[in-house]
Amino acid sequence: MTINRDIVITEVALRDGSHAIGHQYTIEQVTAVAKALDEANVPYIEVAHGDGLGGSSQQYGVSLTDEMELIEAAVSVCKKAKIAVLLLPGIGTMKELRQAASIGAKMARIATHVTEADVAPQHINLAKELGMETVGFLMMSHMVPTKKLVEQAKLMEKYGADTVYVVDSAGAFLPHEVRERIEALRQALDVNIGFHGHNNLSLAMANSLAAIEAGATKIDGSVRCLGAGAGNTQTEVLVAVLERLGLKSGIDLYKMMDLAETIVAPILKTPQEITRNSLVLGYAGVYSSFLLHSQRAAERFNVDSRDILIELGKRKVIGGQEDMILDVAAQIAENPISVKK
Ligand SMILES: CC[C@H](O)CC(=O)C(=O)O
Ligand SMILES: [Mn+2]
Repeated sequence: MTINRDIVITEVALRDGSHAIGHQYTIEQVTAVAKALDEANVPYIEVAHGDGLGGSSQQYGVSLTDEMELIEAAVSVCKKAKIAVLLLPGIGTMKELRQAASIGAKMARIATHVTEADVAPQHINLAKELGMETVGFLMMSHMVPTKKLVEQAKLMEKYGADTVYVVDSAGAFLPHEVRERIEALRQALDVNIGFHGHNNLSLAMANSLAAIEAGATKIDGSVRCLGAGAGNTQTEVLVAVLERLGLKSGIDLYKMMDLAETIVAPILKTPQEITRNSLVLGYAGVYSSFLLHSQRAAERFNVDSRDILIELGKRKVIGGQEDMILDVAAQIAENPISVKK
């Protein structure tokens, strides 16, 4: 039976949430979460290393469990939900994409920095050849004006993406900024528009609603906010809010609440909240996945992690430049004055 949905939610806790737990997911955890999400009628569940396929490394964090085993585990327990994977060209390769498709992944989300859509066409093509649904995922969208974002989104559409996402990787957008961008994309593109938010400024829900009002039909959520930084738009809350708005997500609210409480909450060492560090991510416009790396660097060099984040924001550091976190921490330790506000 096909479920009627006005808004299609992709649940990202088993991928974005991997950042929050240092990429330590076990097969048992992924199996339990994916099975419960499937039973709650969640349509898409993303599973991979936090930095996408192939992310397990010293630079990004070594996974406890091979992501292909996690994907297989999720596929094996999902009767209706489709498993999505994220791939950042250069971190993940064609080989991993083929492997993920061969074990049952049905959606490929090809993620690039917002100005670098032109590295995506080969991966989008391959995903299509493999029969996967395709998403162009424009990370750190807050870093460019709307005109540039539209230009890059049009490239993703031209390469064959079925959906183009505005990705607020830093949780830095304000609702009116999201509205302006989604409206512009809606006017310029024929494909679906999606939004992926982070809650560092406590605006993930408001931004998701602004995106929906402006025409987005695909929204990412993470159950119990299990995502990088302060996490993403909280899925079970989004389901409730959509119901109040008279919009169908097709997801069973009680089952979503129950799995959040009984299966996902115990995975978290501490509840996801807006700490001073995650707040600074949003304030300074820094990648949410930099949170734990910066905290570790701050401890190692005995400096304030907020100073590291503010400096990274000033330098407009982007994904793939995680090594800069240590450089900045070392510079602050050596010469605090050089990087002060
Ligand atoms: C490093 C990949 C990143 O976590 C993708 C994503 O979810 C985002 O940019 O917000
Ligand atoms: Mn994210």
